[in-house]
Amino acid sequence: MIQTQHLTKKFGRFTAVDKLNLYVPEGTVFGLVGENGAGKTTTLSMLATLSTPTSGKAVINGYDVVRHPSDVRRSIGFMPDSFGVYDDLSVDEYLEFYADCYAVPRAVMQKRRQDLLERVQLVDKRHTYVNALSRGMQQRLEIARCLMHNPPVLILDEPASGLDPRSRIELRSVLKELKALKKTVVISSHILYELAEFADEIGILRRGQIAAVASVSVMLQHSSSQRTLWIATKSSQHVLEQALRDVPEVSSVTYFPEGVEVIYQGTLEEQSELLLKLLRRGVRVSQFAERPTDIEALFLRLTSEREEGGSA
Ligand SMILES: Nc1ncnc2c1ncn2[C@@H]1O[C@H](COP(=O)(O)OP(=O)(O)OP(=O)(O)O)[C@@H](O)[C@H]1O
Repeated sequence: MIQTQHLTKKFGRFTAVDKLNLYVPEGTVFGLVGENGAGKTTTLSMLATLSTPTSGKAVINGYDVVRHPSDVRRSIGFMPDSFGVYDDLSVDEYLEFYADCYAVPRAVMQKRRQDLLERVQLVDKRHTYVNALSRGMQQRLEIARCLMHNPPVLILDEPASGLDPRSRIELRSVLKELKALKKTVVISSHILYELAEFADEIGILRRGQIAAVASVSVMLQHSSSQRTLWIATKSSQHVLEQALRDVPEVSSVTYFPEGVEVIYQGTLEEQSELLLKLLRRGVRVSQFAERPTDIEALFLRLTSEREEGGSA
C-alpha cells in the first residue's frame, strides 16, 4: 500500500509537489500522468526516499519514508527515469549483483532470475553484455532488476520514455504480464493511453497537484459503449440534419466543411444500419469510419462529470 498526505516538495520558493494526497491499495497499479514538469519525478523520488519531502507524509508498505527509509527501500523496486548500466557485466551478472546487494540467497536468486528473465523476455540475452542491449531491452532488464529482491511495491518513473514504437509495445506487454505478480505499483508517463492497459486507476498530475483521478475500468466501459464516427460527405448540413434527426443512438453531432463527427452509442450492427439510413436519405457518404477513442478527452469528461455530480 502507498499513501501520501499533503506531500509537498519545494525548491526554494517554487513548489514542485503541492499537498499531494494519493492512496494506492495493495496489489493495484496507479498510473501517474502529467506533462513535463508536472512533478512526477519529484513525487516518485520522495516515495523512493531519494528526496526528502518539505512537508507532508508518505507511507509505503507501512513505513514512513522519512522515519524508516531503509525499510522503505527494502519494500520497493525503483526504476528512475534515467539510469546507467554497468558496462562489463552480462545480464545474468547484473541481476546477480543486485540480488547480492539485497542478500538474496543464491538458490532463490537463481530461480527468481530465471523467472524474471522469462517475464521480461530476455532469456536468450542472459550472456549478453548489458551495454550491448537495445534501450528497450535495457528498460525491461531494469524492471527485472527492480524485482530481484521481490519487493511488494514497484515505483517506475516513465519506463517508456525514449523508446521507439516497437519497444514501447514490447514494454507494454511485459507490464501487462507483470500484473500477475500482484505488486502495488506506481508508474508515471506523460501519455495517458500508454497506462490504460496496465493501470487500475489513473491520476492526472498538474503543477504538483492531482487534477483528476479515474478508474480505468470505468473509462474502458465508457469507451466501449460509445464511439466517435467520422462521416465524410459533400452533402449539405441541412441534408445531414434531416438524415440524423431521428436516430436515437446518435448523442451528439459536430458539423465540419468536409463532413460530420458523430458520437454514437449503439451496437456495431446498429452502426451499419446508420450507414444504410444515411444513404437511403440521400447523404452522399465518401467515408464512414470509427475514430480511435480519444482516451484523454474521455478521461477529462468523466472526471468533470463526476465533479459536477458532486461525488469524489
Ligand atoms: N532540484 C531541483 N531544483 C529546482 N527545481 C526543480 C528540481 N527538480 C525539479 N525541479 C522543478 O520541479 C518541477 C517538477 O519537475 P519533475 O522533474 O518532478 O517533473 P516531471 O513531471 O517528472 O517532468 P519530466 O517528465 O520532464 O521529468 C519542474 O518545474 C522542475 O523544473
